[in-house]
Amino acid sequence: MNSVIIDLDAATYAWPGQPPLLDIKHLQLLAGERVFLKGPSGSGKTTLLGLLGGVYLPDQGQITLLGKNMASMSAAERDRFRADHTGYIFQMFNLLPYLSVVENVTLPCHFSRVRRERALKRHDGLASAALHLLHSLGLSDNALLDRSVNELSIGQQQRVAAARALIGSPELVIADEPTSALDADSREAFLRLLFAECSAAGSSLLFVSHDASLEPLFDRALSLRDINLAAQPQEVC
Ligand SMILES: Nc1ncnc2c1ncn2[C@@H]1O[C@H](COP(=O)(O)OP(=O)(O)OP(=O)(O)O)[C@@H](O)[C@H]1O
Repeated sequence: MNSVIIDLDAATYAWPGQPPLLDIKHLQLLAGERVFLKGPSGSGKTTLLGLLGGVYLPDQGQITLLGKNMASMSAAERDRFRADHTGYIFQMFNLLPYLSVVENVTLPCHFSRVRRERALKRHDGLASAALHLLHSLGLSDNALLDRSVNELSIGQQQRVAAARALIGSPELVIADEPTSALDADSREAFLRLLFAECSAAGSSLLFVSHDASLEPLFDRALSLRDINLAAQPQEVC
């Protein structure tokens, strides 16, 4: 049986001074699963990703990541746990312009000993681990690698962001609409590379997107509107 990566049990969340945003009875993500999370704009997808990754704590209920109750850890312990076990791909990528491509990719290994050691188990150095991932994700032009990330196209930046999320094989990769700036063919091509690298790293993938055409590529889809008892009926896609 697959082990459970995320287990959410009767969790609720409201931003301060706002009405309840999330009220979810049950949600699980299993090891190796690739799950598509969809929902209207403003329905709380990014907030849910923050809860599942331990950035925020639920007001009620419990969220367990890799068997650890997020509420049992201090904020600093949660930060460390997140750095060790989760990789993020953000919508705007959040790459650091003053670092090279390779330095951006190796960044998580400077915050997490666990990920540094895992990367070094398979490669001679962190730069070689980064290059391997970049090549596998389709960024094979070595001339690009010394450039500032600002000089890369959106599609190239996306690959750098994916390599950064995957380095050191975190158990969970969370992607928040990382394909929205790409055309349909590029989105699907990127997803296929991302899936292959998640499989190679043994990472589960939780992927948020508005693009319903991507849904069939995943093992399973979750509709936030269907699982969230606090969903507002007037939300629009
Ligand atoms: N840091 C915050 N402080 C206060 N309210 C917030 C914060 N972040 C999000 N919200 C509110 O929570 C609600 C849900 O936002 P969230 O970003 O989670 O939705 P989403 O489904 O990811 O939206 P989108 O698809 O447009 O990115 C919105 O009403 C938003 O204003």
